[in-house]
Amino acid sequence: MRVERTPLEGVLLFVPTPHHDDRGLFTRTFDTALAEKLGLEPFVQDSQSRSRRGVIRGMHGRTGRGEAKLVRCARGAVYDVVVDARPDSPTFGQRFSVVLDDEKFLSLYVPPGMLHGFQALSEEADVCYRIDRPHDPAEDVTVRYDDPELAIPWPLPVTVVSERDRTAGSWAELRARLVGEPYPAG
Ligand SMILES: Cc1cn([C@H]2C[C@H](O)[C@@H](COP(=O)(O)OP(=O)(O)O[C@H]3O[C@@H](C)C(=O)[C@@H](O)[C@H]3O)O2)c(=O)[nH]c1=O
Repeated sequence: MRVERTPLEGVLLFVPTPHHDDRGLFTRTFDTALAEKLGLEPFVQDSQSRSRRGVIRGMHGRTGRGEAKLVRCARGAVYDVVVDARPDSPTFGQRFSVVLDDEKFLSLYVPPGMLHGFQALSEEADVCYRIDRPHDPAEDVTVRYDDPELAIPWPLPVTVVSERDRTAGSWAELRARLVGEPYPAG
């Protein structure tokens, strides 16, 4: 498995080598030794969600120390997006997107302090992700998936989003809070 950097500091892509034969395929999906070598905190929770085509989940973050995530698509395909919400980062406010699917089996490492979301591109898509702190809904942060400033180019028409995501605040609002400025400005 090799590791590729992305334009966002600390956001990494793990690229495995799937082996195909008459039975189907085999792929490695995680390598603890490699994660340790990169200095990643150990993961403590492994989760899976299933989404129908067009569904968007996001954009989700976490207050305080935040949480690191390792995201992959075990079935189907998703358009996956991260936004840098670390005020001290040179790429603060920028986004990176990548298709995760069940052919290349890329895993995206998302460090603490980012917003994360995805749209299901296949009829159904199973997303599996590890996090390095147990889930705590009291620390949920949500920003609109259709925020005008973020302007994420979701590939498909949006079918279903959760109540939480539909009623989320704007990136401008969260950004003001992160950098300690009043919102609305002035
Ligand atoms: C995320 C999570 C949810 N839940 C519960 C809460 C709720 O009843 C149900 C669905 O939760 P949500 O609507 O928050 O699920 P979802 O919208 O899929 O949330 C996920 O979105 C993607 C984009 C991420 O990056 C994840 O970190 C996570 O925020 O599952 C847990 O019990 N443990 C968990 O770790």
